[in-house]
Amino acid sequence: MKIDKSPFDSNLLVGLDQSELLLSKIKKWGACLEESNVWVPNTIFVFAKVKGFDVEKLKRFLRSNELQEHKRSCEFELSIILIVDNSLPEAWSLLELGISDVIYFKEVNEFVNYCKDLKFQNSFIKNILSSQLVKSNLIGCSTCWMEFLKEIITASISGKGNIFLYGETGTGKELLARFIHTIDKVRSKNNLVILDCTTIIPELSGSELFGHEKGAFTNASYHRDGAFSLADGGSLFMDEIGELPVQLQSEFLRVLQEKQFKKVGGNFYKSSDFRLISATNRNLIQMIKNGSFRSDLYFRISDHSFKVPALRERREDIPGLARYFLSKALDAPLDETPHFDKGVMEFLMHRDYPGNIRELKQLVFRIAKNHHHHHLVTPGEVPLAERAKIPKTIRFEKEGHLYEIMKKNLLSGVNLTEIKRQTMREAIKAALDINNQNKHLAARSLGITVRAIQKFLQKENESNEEDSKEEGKD
Ligand SMILES: Nc1ncnc2c1ncn2[C@@H]1O[C@H](COP(=O)(O)OP(=O)(O)OP(=O)(O)O)[C@@H](O)[C@H]1O
Repeated sequence: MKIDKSPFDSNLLVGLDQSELLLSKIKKWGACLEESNVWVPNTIFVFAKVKGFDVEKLKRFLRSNELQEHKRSCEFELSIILIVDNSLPEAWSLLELGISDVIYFKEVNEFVNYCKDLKFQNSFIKNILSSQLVKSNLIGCSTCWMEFLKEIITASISGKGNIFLYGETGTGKELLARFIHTIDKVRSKNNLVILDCTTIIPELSGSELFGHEKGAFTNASYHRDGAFSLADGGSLFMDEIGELPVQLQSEFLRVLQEKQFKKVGGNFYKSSDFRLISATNRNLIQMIKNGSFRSDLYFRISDHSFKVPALRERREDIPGLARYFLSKALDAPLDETPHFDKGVMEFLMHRDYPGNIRELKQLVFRIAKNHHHHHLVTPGEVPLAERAKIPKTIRFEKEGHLYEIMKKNLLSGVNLTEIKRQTMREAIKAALDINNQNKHLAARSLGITVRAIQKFLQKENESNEEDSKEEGKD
């Protein structure tokens, strides 16, 4: 088996006996990543026969400096999957050492087919991610969003199982439901039926869900197909599924289980085969606990369950999203859309968005209304009512960052007086830096007097001098 060439493009299959050669290759790949023509695998399959399997050798390989160094620097993504021909008791301990998975194959052919599927799946996912469909509709390039999309695509293209999306309001659940339907090769040929569960009234909505026969009730002068019928062969998106009235939950569960239902006033069962995509911003687990949502229905609807990230978890995507919405608001092509001035972008980046992407969209649309044909969107164009929302509390890149710093300091014996002094010093330094060392402007942004700054700096200098005298004595 050769090491340079892979039969499966991005994957590499090597025998465990080649691990030393592999280590030197890993080093080489790490060193020449800049060269675009160098082939680098993203998954390495290590092949071993269970009989005579040398666990120690594999452990040595996993603990080797080259591999550890590679993992630390994370220059390229690499997962190592162990392929064995039978069940292996050490599998769990190998996972702890960094193997991504252990897969059993009785025959080589089985493995070859697996790789072909994987290759097909990987290239399919890559194609979708770089497609116009994603680039022009599902904006975002943060790692968090890309990983999330990959998982969504994997579940969608499998064609099997119902998909459940949960997350805060305005995170893009409906947009994702449409996307899931579109990339589902089989179902996209048929309808996507959208049902908003907040509008369902148990006594009146039977016909909307199940349809009705002519004459089923007083005003039923013609027969009507309901959502379950219309979605046959396609997808049914039930938005806000947490709002589905309890009375209808058991009937709906039966439809999902048996793929059959009766129209209102009908005598025969009609079959319907659809993929259910449902979404909610409510906590269904809590609703199950308090009896307002059936747990058996929950398990039926969530073969694949995804938490859609909130905008605050993917702040890096704000610039891209904001420019995208601006292009929509101004009805201009993206490359001709004005950029945001640095100050406006800072404002957009640091603001809170309880309504997530919807709120950002609405804000950008309001800014666009004030925009006057200039190549930059300027701070004066941000509506007055919005400016007040600039947060006055300290912001840290990572939540809990300040807490961690405090904990570390307190554990090493630093008390509150010292913490206050150091915080004050850093704040004054920062205020002077951003105001070109102008003490008056620095004092204004700190909300203290110039005298207070001078006093503090003087005190600092004195204590520094004392410290250096002490050091001199030592
Ligand atoms: N990644 C994205 N790229 C571009 N637009 C997006 C993205 N995500 C959401 N949007 C836009 O944000 C708005 C809100 O999205 P959507 O209605 O899908 O959210 P939701 O999670 O279903 O909200 P709710 O829970 O309130 O029903 C829509 O106008 C949608 O087009």
